[in-house]
Order: sequence, then structure tokens, then C-alpha cells
Amino acid sequence: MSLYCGIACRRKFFWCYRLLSTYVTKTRYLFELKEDDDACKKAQQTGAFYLFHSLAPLLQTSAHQYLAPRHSLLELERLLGKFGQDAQRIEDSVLIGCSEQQEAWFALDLGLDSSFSISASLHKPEMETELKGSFIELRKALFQLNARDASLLSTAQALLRWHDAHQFCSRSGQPTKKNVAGSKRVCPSNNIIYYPQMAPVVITLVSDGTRCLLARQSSFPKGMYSALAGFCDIGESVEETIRREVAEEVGLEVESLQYYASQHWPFPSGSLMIACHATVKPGQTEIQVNLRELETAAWFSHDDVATALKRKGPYTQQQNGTFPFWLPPKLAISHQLIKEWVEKQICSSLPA
Ligand SMILES: NC(=O)c1ccc[n+]([C@@H]2O[C@H](COP(=O)([O-])OP(=O)(O)OC[C@H]3O[C@@H](n4cnc5c(N)ncnc54)[C@H](O)[C@@H]3O)[C@@H](O)[C@H]2O)c1
Ligand SMILES: [Mg+2]
Repeated sequence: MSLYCGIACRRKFFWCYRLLSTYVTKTRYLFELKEDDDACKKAQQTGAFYLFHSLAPLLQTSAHQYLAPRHSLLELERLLGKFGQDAQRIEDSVLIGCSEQQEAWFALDLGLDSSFSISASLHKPEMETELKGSFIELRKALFQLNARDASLLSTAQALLRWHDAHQFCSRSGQPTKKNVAGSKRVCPSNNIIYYPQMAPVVITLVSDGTRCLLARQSSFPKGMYSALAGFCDIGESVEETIRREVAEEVGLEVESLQYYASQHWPFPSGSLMIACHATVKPGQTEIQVNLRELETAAWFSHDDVATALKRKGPYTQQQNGTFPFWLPPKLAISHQLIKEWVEKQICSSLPA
């Protein structure tokens, strides 16, 4: 090993060690806040709050991007006071993460019903003026946020929605009580604990070796195609869901599959997207679209997909009345899955 290489390796090891150490410290801190109500209350004193109104995050516009502002506990108390609300409402907030310096981050919805307030929903326009921002639907804003804010706001929205929908025990009918962090709810009458849930969804890019299969639902924006997606049924493995969904939606049998990556997805109400590549036998590629699920599905060549990946919006109607073929935005795991397929195809055609 050369001297330079030795130094470089040691440096790399040093940085890995430092990164790991910060990450572990942060993880343990968040674990403590979820387990210990007093520690979490204390963290709120120095923490920062992301605000929502009826599940729409508060955003500010900056150079074609959205920014998610954070507010201190003091600012939040002042704001609630100004709108005639009890500061106890802050107890509805949920923990969504923390900075490297252990500043805890919370999310609070000012539009949903609150057990701490009589007139629960705070007036949106007045609040927007006061906060110098707008409450914008996450679906509209997600792709114009930076990756960190997109991930934090997705987590926050899913958690706030789950708490809003789990106010009562499904066994006793009594109100449930959340812990300070919002990592669980407990029914005081029977001690049943409810934990936030998300639905697993598989997203599969089917290939026949040279082409890949993309599909459209009628609800997709015009011209957009994506990989096949489907919710896991109770009792199914990921492999079984992929085989069933591909058979159900396009009438094909999967021959082999390979896990790619996963992503939390806030729609429709918090899913874990599990992305995989799959192949079908080369001779068995005739698509039979299930029109109850899809508008259309087709095989696309490597070149068509590579061109679509480079295409930039807005995707307006062309002179012949059709819309250009385009793919989901970069942030979506379907985009990353399709991109990997394109790059793998390129690699396999490169000379060794
Ligand atoms: N992040 C991405 O890149 C990406 C790409 C494509 C799809 N998706 C997401 O994947 C999800 C699933 O795709 P799909 O619509 O094709 O699924 P799907 O093919 O399973 O069809 C949806 C139907 O499944 C049923 N269903 C079963 N369990 C459900 C549950 N827990 N929640 C809601 N419906 C349930 C409903 O009848 C619903 O109409 C979509 O909601 C979409 O947001 C994400
Ligand atoms: Mg589907």
C-alpha cells in the first residue's frame, strides 16, 4: 500500500467512524425521547416545530423551491396566544427527528381537532399572514422541496394523520392518549397500546431482458408512465405480492426478482414502497391489461426510457393532441428504479 493510499484509507476510516458516531448518538437520543415523556418535554423547550394546517405543511417560497420554516417553542406559544389558543395545544405535537446537534424537531397541526382546545381549527388565512407563508397540500409541494424537508414533512404528515385517525380505542371506544413524542397511543381503560402503522406496497419494474414494462392509471398526469405498484395483502411475502400484482395488472408471470431499495411514501396515507426488479420469460411477454386497475401498459425500449428520463417538464399537449412520454420525478423511488434499469442496461452493453 502506498503512503498516499494509507493516509487516504485512514482518513476514510476516521470519517466513517465520526459519521457513525454522530449517527449512533442521534439515534439513541431519539430513542430516549420516544421512551421518556419528561426527556421529550424538555427537548421541546429547545426544539423546533414544523407547522401544518389540516395536514398541509406551512411553506415559504424561495427561487422556485419551497422551504419549510421551523418555529421555536416560544414563537409557537406567542402565536397560539395571539389566536386565543391554550399553549397546551402543543401537546398534540409529534417528534419527527433531530439535528446533528440534537435539536429535536416536532410537527404540530393547527387545523385538526384538538382535545386541548374548544375552537380547535385556527383560521388559515390569518395564520398564513402572521407566519409569512402558506399551508400547501403536500402532494403539490413534495417535488419542490429539498430531500431532507421532503422526507421530514412526509413523516410528519403520516404521523399527524395517524394520530388524528386513532383518537379512540377500537376495543373500549374510550379516548386514547398519546405519549409526548407521539410514537404510540394508549387506551387508559385497558392499556392497549397502538403504534403508528404504514402499509407496505411493492413497486416492480418488469423487464424481458431488453425492454421494460411501464403502465398508467387514469388518475396519473397525462403522458406519465410508472412501474407497477400494489399494496401487500395480509399474509403475503414481498415476493408473493410481486407475483400476484404483476399477474393481476398485466397478466404476466414473474420468473425472477431482485430487491432494489425502499422509500417511505406519504400517499395515500403513509406507505412503505419496496422497489424490485423482476424479469419474465423472453417468450412470454404478451400483456393483458386489467382495465379495472390500469388505463394502459406497454413495453418500452431502453432508448425510449433513457430519453424520457432526461425529459424536463412542463409536459404540455403536443400539436398532434398527445402528451410526451415522461416518468415520475427524481424523488420518487419509481424514477430511481427505472434509472437503475437504464444504467444497468448501459453497463451490460459496455465492453469489458
Ligand atoms: N413513490 C413512488 O415512486 C410510487 C410509484 C407508484 C405508486 N406509488 C404509490 O403506490 C400506491 C399503491 O399503488 P396502486 O394504487 O397501484 O395499488 P394497487 O394496485 O394495490 O391498487 C389500489 C387498490 O388497492 C386496494 N388496497 C389494498 N390495500 C390498501 C391500502 N392499505 N390502502 C389503500 N388501498 C388499498 C384499494 O382497493 C385500492 O383501490 C399508490 O397509492 C401510490 O401512491 C408510489
Ligand atoms: Mg397497482
